[in-house]
Amino acid sequence: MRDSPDGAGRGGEATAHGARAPVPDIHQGLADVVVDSTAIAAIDPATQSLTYRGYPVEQLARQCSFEEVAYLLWNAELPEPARLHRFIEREREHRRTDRPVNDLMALMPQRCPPMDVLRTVVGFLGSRDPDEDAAMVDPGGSRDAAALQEGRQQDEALRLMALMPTVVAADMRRRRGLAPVAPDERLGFAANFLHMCHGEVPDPELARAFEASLILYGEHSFNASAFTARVITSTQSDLYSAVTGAIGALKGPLHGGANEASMRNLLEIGSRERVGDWLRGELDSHRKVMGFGHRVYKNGDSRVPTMRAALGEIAERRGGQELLAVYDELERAMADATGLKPNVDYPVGLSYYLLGIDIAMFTPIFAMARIAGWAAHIIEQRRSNHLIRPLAHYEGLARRDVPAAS
Ligand SMILES: CC(=O)SCCNC(=O)CCNC(=O)[C@H](O)C(C)(C)COP(=O)(O)OP(=O)(O)OC[C@H]1O[C@@H](n2cnc3c(N)ncnc32)[C@H](O)[C@@H]1OP(=O)(O)O
Ligand SMILES: O=C([O-])CC(=O)C(=O)O
Repeated sequence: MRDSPDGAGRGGEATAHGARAPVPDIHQGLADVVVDSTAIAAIDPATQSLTYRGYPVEQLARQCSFEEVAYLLWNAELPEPARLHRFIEREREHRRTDRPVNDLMALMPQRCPPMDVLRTVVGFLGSRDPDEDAAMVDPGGSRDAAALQEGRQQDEALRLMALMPTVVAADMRRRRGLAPVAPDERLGFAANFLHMCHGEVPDPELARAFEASLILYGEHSFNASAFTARVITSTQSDLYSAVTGAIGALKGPLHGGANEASMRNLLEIGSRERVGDWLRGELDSHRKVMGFGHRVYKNGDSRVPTMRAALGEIAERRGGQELLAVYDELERAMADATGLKPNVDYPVGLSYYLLGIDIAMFTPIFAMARIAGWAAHIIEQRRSNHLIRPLAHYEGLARRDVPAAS
């Protein structure tokens, strides 16, 4: 059945006469609703598979750099060496923040969530980007204009992708009372981020494990933040507005914020022996255990095996065996008690913790990886745009008249 137009038509008329409108099929949370097509990523929950532009994500995580995957998401093909070289060069050129951005960050209170800093900086960058207005111009059906616009959007996205790690790392150091570390143009996207966090070139194996997390975080079809970006883009708004909104959507603990919450849980539990009592307490209080469950995967998240292997490597090098035992026990106890499996945020949380990253920075790191997917969605939405505007079933008060003034 079609939804009734909100507050009008069948629904409005019925309520106006005091009777309740018949309730149409309502898809709260848009669960199981297919709202559009996409050629970016495919999720198959039955086989626990996730592909980006046809390539299995576990192969991309093993064989590619994050930069190659971002290029793939935006261009539908893996780059040839010369194109990759140029892409990497441009990414490295745009990593440095300038004085106004540094000043803006210094104005943000230390106790505000780092996602708020990132969201504010991205919004600010939008107001200064020379291509922003151009990107908003409707190409009006001309192929050349559309191609030009798409090129500009990719440039904007690349500049944002280059800057976000610098902002996140500087914000982490600021909260620790440390000066920022300048980006190192000799290092790739992942290794440079760890370098900017800790002030030293990372162990290549650890940098590789971290890079795998960025690739796994890069894109996930019509998730809440990508959909937010698409809704904003559908009004012909600009890329920065779409990304700012997407950061806001990602921040919540039911989405990206779960990586931080799940790490806090592991620390609160503290030891393997306490897992059972802790979990009973959570479930008896009807609290959700962050890092478990998923809207699409009901049988396990396709990214978890790859990320669990990366976590194992990190724990081996960084000595996290006790926390890893708590991690494994909680996973086992959750499966026993609820049947729920971990989602990607669960192994990522502990991985980042063992890499010496502050918990409050976990979701901003998710954002600096997901910019790759968001930009792909923004470009795809623009290519065949329809204003996104669903309907609602009105269930408020019946029509009535404003009392006459006394
Ligand atoms: C990268 C990502 O964004 S992955 C997702 C990250 N988010 C989290 O880890 C947050 C914790 N998980 C959740 O809240 C959910 O599993 C979601 C929001 C991710 C998906 O949930 P949905 O498909 O909408 O299912 P919903 O939230 O309705 O849950 C269905 C049932 O399972 C229960 N449930 C789902 N997840 C959990 C959980 N993590 N802990 C405990 N119970 C849970 C719900 O309480 C509900 O039980 P009920 O039917 O008795 O009320
Ligand atoms: O797809 C979702 O709903 C959430 C998710 O796993 C992601 O965005 O990576």
